[in-house]
Amino acid sequence: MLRSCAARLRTLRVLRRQPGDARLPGSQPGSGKLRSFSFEDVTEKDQALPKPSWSKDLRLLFDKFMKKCEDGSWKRLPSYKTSYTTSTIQDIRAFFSGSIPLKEELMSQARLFTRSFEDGLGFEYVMFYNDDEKRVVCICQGGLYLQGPPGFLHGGALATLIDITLGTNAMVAGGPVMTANLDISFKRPVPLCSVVVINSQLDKVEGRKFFVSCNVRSVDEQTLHTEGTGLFIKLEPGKSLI
Ligand SMILES: CCCCC/C=C\C/C=C\C/C=C/C/C=C\CCCC(=O)SCCNC(=O)CCNC(=O)[C@H](O)C(C)(C)COP(=O)(O)OP(=O)(O)OC[C@H]1O[C@@H](n2cnc3c(N)ncnc32)[C@H](O)[C@@H]1OP(=O)(O)O
Repeated sequence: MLRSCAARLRTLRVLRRQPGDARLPGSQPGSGKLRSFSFEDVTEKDQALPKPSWSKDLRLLFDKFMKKCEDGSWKRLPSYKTSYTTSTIQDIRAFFSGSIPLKEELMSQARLFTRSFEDGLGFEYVMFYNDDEKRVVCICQGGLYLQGPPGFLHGGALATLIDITLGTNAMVAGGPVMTANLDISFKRPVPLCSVVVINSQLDKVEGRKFFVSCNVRSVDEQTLHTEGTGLFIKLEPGKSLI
């Protein structure tokens, strides 16, 4: 989760970064006491870019959303497998007031779950964010290692994709969050290796509570596969998780 958390923060940093600004959102006034660290700390390859393992549908959708990015209304969110410098891990530990149970040497080996498969066999996805509309769209393709029912995507894999999409929506709006509740209605199974679109919307913010909903549709929009809602709680800097 922490890998996911910090990777999302890096995504946020890229999203909100102004020229000459190398501070984390978490280091902004009121959101924590993280020191700034440089953009150059991020040395990994951005995973949210076309790969040979992508299907034609995923490429076409990617191109369509990249066009929407041209006028600045939408932004592509970069995504990493994550590997952190020691100082970054220290910042994360400080944010959680030392409550991360994993030892230092294991922390540096941990990987973001959704980016841990070989190209094309697991989760292939890209998210796009529209600030005005408070929407995050995730275009995704679930590979052969994500099978549930024969020939179909595992429901837990789809729930994961929904979680990270809704979580990203809450996080770009409010900073570091954790999933408190997910409610998912599976309506039609998703064929393995097919491409679906997760369309999410920030519905309401009440204090630290971020309510987000989504639907999951086929590329041609004809099939409504799934609907989901989530509650995400903004984390308080310095508050222990355990
Ligand atoms: C380089 C430096 C980087 C620094 C990085 C720093 C931080 C990064 C951290 C996070 C970034 C995260 C990004 C990831 C984004 C998405 C998540 C990815 C998916 C996951 O994989 S994530 C793992 C699964 N997730 C859990 O493992 C959560 C277990 N849980 C908890 O850790 C706590 O539960 C927590 C933290 C959620 C809240 O705890 P808390 O102590 O902060 O807040 P509290 O309990 O006071 O609740 C406040 C108000 O929310 C209401 N509320 C709470 N829970 C509710 C529920 N379930 N239903 C309805 N209402 C609920 C209360 O009723 C109250 O409401 P009210 O204020 O009205 O009374």
